Amino acid sequence: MGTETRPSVRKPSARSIALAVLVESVQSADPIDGLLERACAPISHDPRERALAVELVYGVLRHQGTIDWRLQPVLDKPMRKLPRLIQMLLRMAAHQLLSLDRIPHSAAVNESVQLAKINVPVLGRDWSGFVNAVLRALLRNPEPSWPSAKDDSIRSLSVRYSVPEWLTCRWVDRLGADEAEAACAHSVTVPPVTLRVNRLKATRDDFLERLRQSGISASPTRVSPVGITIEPRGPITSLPGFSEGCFYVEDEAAQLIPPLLGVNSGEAILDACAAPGGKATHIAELIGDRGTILAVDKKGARLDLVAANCTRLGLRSVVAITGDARYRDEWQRTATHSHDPSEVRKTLVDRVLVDAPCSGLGVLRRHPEAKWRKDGAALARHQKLQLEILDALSASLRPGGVLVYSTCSVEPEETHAVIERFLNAHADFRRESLAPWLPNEAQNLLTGHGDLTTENNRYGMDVFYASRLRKRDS
Ligand SMILES: C[S@@+](CC[C@H](N)C(=O)[O-])C[C@H]1O[C@@H](n2cnc3c(N)ncnc32)[C@H](O)[C@@H]1O
Repeated sequence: MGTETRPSVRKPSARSIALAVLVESVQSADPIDGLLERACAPISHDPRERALAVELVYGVLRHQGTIDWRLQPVLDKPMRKLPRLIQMLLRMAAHQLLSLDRIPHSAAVNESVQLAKINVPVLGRDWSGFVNAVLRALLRNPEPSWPSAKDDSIRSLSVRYSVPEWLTCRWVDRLGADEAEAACAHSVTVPPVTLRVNRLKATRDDFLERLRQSGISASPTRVSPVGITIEPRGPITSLPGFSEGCFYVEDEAAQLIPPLLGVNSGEAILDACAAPGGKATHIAELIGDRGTILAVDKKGARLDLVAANCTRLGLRSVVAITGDARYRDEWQRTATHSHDPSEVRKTLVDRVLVDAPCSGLGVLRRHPEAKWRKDGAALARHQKLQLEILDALSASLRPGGVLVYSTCSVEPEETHAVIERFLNAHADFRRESLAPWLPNEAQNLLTGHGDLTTENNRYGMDVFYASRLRKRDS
């Protein structure tokens, strides 16, 4: 495989930017939305070009497994033996040829050949003839028949829905063939754009009306009482009410988590894994911005987003603190040095939210890059970190206080097993049913233990898990 790092981007176009982002997505651990946002800056003035770059990046990452299966018969060597830039260039071209009807085939092929030529200095040789030949063969070859579900159900699901085989296998074992297929299908859908209305600024009904009057198609979410699903026609920042802080972009499932804490005005609440601040800002809204939310996150750069979101939403109760949640002394010291000491020095808090770092396997439709970066071994590593965070924070909660644990994954290792292991080691905690804290429409999402799981939900939400624990009084 080639060791080239960056494709040449002489004149930024949607395709050259998408190619650069796709190559970077393999080398970087950063989420794809951030990589795209930065890379699209030179074309931000051109919404159509920007939309094409976004479509190409997400389209390739969502469907890479299927695309590779289509390309392999017209390659003379395994895809992985090609330079990374050529792999991504072929995938991007194939996505246009196979899935994007509005792009003429000639444009998709010619632009790809041009990109190969532009990148001769990076690649060390001219691949344009090869790219041209492969794409023309792809167009000529009839569509192969899908792998048979009867002969090999894992391979069949894996190819059809572009889910790595280790994950397909796990889902078939855990859920059975039908539900596994639903989970695979969910992971390649284009997610809805959902807003959470900042109810300190507007009611949902009023904001819905405002969106509709601006010509935006908008409807209330079915489960979350504060959500609106929209069909945006441009960047989110151009929506009415953005700079006034009337809303935060957040999936409906995530909107269900902060209310599970049962917060009250005036309380001290620790949000241990807070960046970019979706749940911290929601908690601030729920307490009427009266109280203190200690928003801790290990990544300082991501924590800047918490501060920026609070400023836009007009919230003052959130104190952003850089630190590792596992080391209380360390983040409390940092907080005491740089923030309001009287609040932060309080040793015990009333509520703790651990929205834990996890595999993210429930949000692959939003972060399709994750499925190509992870493997099954990651789950054990996540579990270790999740338990260490819970262990450390259990001491920060006052007797009688509430801890909510949530993940955007429902894999047993990082959900049920974490809670069971934590409860086994902490006799001073007990699990409480989430039933009283969920809207009627979500009651069917409760597990036998009273936890929340939105796996294969019928509302089109992301896949989340949550559990509520109470620390015994003294
Ligand atoms: C699921 S995300 C949190 C999303 C956030 N709660 C929200 O609603 O916007 C998990 C976060 O945990 C942070 N993280 C990972 N390890 C951590 C640790 N040891 N201590 C504190 N934060 C950590 C990551 O930087 C990431 O921002």
